[in-house]
Amino acid sequence: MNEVFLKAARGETTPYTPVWFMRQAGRYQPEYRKIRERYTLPEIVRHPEVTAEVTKLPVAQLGVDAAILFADITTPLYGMGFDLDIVEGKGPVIHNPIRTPKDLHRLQPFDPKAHTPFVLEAIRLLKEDLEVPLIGFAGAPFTLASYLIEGGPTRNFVRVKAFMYAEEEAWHQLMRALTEAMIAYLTAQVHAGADAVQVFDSWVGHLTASDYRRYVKPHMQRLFAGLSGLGVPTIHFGTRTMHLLEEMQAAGGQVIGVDHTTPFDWARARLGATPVQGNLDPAVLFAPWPVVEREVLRVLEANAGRAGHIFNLGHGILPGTPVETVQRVVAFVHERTQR
Ligand SMILES: Cc1c2[nH]c(c1CCC(=O)O)Cc1[nH]c(c(CCC(=O)O)c1C)Cc1[nH]c(c(CCC(=O)O)c1C)Cc1[nH]c(c(C)c1CCC(=O)O)C2
Repeated sequence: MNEVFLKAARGETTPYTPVWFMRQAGRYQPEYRKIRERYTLPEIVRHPEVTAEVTKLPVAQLGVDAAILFADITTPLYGMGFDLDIVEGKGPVIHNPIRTPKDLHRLQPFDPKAHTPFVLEAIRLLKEDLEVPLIGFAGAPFTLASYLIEGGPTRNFVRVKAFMYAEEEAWHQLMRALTEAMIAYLTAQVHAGADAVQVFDSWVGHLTASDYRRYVKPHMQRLFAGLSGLGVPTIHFGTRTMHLLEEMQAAGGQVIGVDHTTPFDWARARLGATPVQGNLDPAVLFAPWPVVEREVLRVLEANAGRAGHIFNLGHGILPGTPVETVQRVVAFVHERTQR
């Protein structure tokens, strides 16, 4: 197996900087769109052989140094008592959201083997022939809670924050339940063969640092403590987290994911020896090649040759991104970072 990604995640020196992309399997690929004509996203996830095929698409097409299991952060929520759909161009919509503390009675304990056997089977299938490490993943409790309380995507996070402030005890109860569920889910993924795991706290950057410390951080500490015995690298990712980066680092994760709104050299200076992942703006992939090259070099120069850099975008690949540009970025990073 190509170990470059795992070495960088452990902060070790690598022959070149490894690359993978969040949402590297998705609608920007004609091959994925073709599969999506036959299956919805939850249907893909429920068919391990289709999941394996979709997960492998970008590895063959782009030459990336890691695969990420194809699933969604909402995948475990069905088993926890929620009725939801993923609406194209919008995101997850929960038909029975949590609006009052009484709604917490609906929360079912999550059992990975009973509720997501297809995910574990897909990992086992992938491990048979994948030549790069496989990243498992889960949503972080705050990001999951934001969907469960808002009922879907939101711009201002008013409902989730109102619940958090007004119903602090119920909030912590919900966060504890989600934390334990995600520990069980990620543990099962690693036991099935995942070589690393990423925790997506995509929307946590909408909180102030003091709210993060009070309402989220203890749960993230518990989450990463619960993963610490697994022996695989853990990646802790969020967007718009410049003000939270050190709090997130203290909460846990061997690697900190940095989005494109945080200057990479600043993140490097703040985080010390902790390995980092990021942080090209996904929109740059729509630019003419000389601009893409300039921006990729900017990230590499901000890293200044230090070990423990995993090249990625600041957030997921957007639909409509030219596949050819993504391929060129992988080759360019590999070539420019040879040592
Ligand atoms: C917030 C979040 C979600 N899902 C996820 C997050 C955290 C990462 C992030 O911050 O982007 C995580 C996720 N979702 C998906 C993956 C697959 C692995 C990969 O990165 O390649 C991963 C890691 C598949 C997917 N999940 C989804 C798609 C869209 C494509 C489709 O409908 O086929 C994919 C490839 C649907 C989804 N699911 C979600 C959203 C916002 C959307 C997009 C809705 C849209 O724009 O149509 C919730």
